[in-house]
Amino acid sequence: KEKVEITKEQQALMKIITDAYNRHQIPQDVAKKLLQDQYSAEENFLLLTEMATSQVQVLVEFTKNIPGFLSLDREDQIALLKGSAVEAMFLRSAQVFSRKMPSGHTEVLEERIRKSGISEEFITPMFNFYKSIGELHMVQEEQALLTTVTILTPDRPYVKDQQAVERLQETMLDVLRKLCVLQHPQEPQYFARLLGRLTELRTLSHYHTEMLASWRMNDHKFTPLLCEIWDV
Ligand SMILES: Cc1ccccc1NC(=O)[C@H](C1CCCCC1)n1c(-c2ccc(Cl)cc2)nc2cc(F)c(F)cc21
Repeated sequence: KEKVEITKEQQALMKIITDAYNRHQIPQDVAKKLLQDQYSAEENFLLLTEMATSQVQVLVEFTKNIPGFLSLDREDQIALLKGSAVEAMFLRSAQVFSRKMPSGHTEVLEERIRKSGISEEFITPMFNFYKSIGELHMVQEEQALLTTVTILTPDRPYVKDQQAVERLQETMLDVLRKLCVLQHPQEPQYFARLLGRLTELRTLSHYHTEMLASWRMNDHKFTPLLCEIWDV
């Protein structure tokens, strides 16, 4: 049984990333809003575009705290942000949905999201992903590192120096792997399951353009930033 040990440097890296991840979260809590009131499809769509726009802004701030990210080629930094923004949004949504809530709240939240305006065909794959993330019971360090690993995906479109991104991602994957072994000793497959979620996340994110276009309302308006990031 090999002794898994997180080094001092890895400990420091994990602290930087987890603190930044917790600092750069969206101020207003959308789950609370959705639990308070039922909104029309138009109001929900506006709420989504506002949430997604501010989420991109906090994502940019968060990446500035990933050691090594600012040393990457400038255009590659943009390519990584653009390439991971939708996945980061769904990952964040899944983490919000999986948060421990007073009994009955998750069911209400699920109902509100089902009725928010999203077309039927996307509801099941989206909630399957949310529930599979919930089953992992990730600690906040794992959530922060998983988002970081998602951002540092070397094979995003237009990334020129993929090796440089790969080296950074591998550094993060090594810490995440050790953390998983230490946090979930009974589950040697936990790390592999965690990475398997990233495949599900990428698949779900492929639908996002259709999910938005099929939102049950006419005339979908987006912010300029979302037009940039969401290819809409
Ligand atoms: C939570 C967050 C943080 C940052 C950025 C975005 C968001 N996401 C949102 O605001 C939207 C709202 C928006 C308002 C309508 C209902 C869903 N949202 C989505 C979602 C559904 C479909 C698509 Cl296409 C995208 C996202 N899944 C959610 C799960 C949750 F538990 C939750 F509380 C909100 C969730």
